[in-house]
Amino acid sequence: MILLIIGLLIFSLFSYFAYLIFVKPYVRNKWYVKQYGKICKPIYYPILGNIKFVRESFKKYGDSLQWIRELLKNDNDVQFLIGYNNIHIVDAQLAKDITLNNLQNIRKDMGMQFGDLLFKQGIVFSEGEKWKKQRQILSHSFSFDVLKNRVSKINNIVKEMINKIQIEEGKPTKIVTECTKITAEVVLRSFFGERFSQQQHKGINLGIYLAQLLLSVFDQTRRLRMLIPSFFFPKFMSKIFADEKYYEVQKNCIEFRQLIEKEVNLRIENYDQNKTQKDFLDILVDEYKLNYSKNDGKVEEYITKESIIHQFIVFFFAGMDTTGNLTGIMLYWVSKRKDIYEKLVQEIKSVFGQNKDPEINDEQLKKLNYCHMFIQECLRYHCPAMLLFTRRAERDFYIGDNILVQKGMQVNISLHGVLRREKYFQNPDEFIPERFSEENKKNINHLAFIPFSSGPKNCIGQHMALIEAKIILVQFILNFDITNNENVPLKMDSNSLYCPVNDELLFLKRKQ
Ligand code: HEM
Repeated sequence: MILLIIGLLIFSLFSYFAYLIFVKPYVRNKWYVKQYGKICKPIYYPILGNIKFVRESFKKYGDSLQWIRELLKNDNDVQFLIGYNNIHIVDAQLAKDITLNNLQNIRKDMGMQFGDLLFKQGIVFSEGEKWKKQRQILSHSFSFDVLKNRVSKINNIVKEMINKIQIEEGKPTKIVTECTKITAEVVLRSFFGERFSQQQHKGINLGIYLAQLLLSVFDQTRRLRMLIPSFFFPKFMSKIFADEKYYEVQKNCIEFRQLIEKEVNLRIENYDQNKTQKDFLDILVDEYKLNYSKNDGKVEEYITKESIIHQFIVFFFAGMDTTGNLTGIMLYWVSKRKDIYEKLVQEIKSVFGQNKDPEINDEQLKKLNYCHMFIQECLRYHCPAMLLFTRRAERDFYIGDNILVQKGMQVNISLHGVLRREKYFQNPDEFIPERFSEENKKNINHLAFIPFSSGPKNCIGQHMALIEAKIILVQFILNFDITNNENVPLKMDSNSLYCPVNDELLFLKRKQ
């Protein structure tokens, strides 16, 4: 009898999982296709989900996102793909409908280990009023008019970091790695100023240490051992499956946080209201102090010390890797396409003359029209962000022409599904900076050029990214001869970002 009950229990459990994994998504996908016809494409694959398409695409094309481009080729009707419990938006109008009109219906899924320690209170994962207030404090500092006063500082950091690049004769340079060291330093010093940023932690430069720490957090999140328990009761199950490696990363996160906390406390204790050259931490401390005195010694949730610590880590991870990948890829195109290289050199000469070590200012940056078009094409063609952060539907809601998004579904906006689509860009798989010229850009649907997303939660750092990208481009072209490494073809994978698998893509030779 007992055996029979145990057998029945196992059978029921098995049937339930089989229903969840195979039957429910199959039935739902059939329903979507029947309901919405050719605007919907099912991409369901049991157990492996999207991983199957991504892996096969990488094997076949050396590009893990090519599958989505192939799927949409010659098919302008498709607006969304439907997978295992997720809806994948590939239409510019629908993307706007979500990022602009449905913020109240969706919530970002953090889906990362140690999020409570590092990110949760920062702007990226905040919602509602808390997010609004955090965005308000920082928006002004990230406007172009304020950032233009930082151009000279950013230029100095870029020059300093470029001088440190070690080049061995005959050996290729890991270009994304080198660019990411520069962009890490720019975010670090923009947030904390010079004094704190020049410290070391465990004998390593702070920016490099944090970049490595974040990488270990992403690796930890992706480990199969941690991935499986993350589906059910993630907090509880992570602890059950945790091993030595997990606790080591956790310890490193705690230690690094303590270092930042000390600096935040120091800045609060030695508060100087009249400081003229403010970094981002000063701006947050101003708000902390204001809120503290307004609320008789208490602070609201949006500006606690904890949220300031998380804010820094969020800005660092949002600003370092993205811009590092963009600039690395830009230099790859410079090395690959002689015609583009020559146009860039010509324009840089016309703006800076024969000066090999210019003090770059914002007026000069504005004159770099071809550089701007080139950067925009890099953002379109190789946008470092593949998707927006996954959102989850908080309730049933409708988008576009009565398309149902069911409560609990994951909502993905595929930037590459839009940016590399024939429907929006002529010859989307060709690299053509001129498509963004004054004359041609009239033909571009502005809703479709969304490398920085759209709506109120778009990228707050986009002007800073473009300023950095232009300065890095100018400085590399002025300082180096750049040639392509024919032995390493560009292969793109999608990890936390869309990035080259092997970034030894070019040779640098310092100009005399
Ligand atoms: C090429 C460079 C960059 C790209 C392609 C990029 C892309 C994006 C995208 C697509 C989003 C929207 C994410 C979502 O809603 O799921 C975003 C948000 C954000 N980005 Fe960037 N970004 C770049 C550089 C930067 C830089 C330099 C910073 C700051 C130093 C930054 C800070 C942020 C922050 C704080 C958010 C969250 C904004 C909010 O939720 O209100 N990003 N970025």
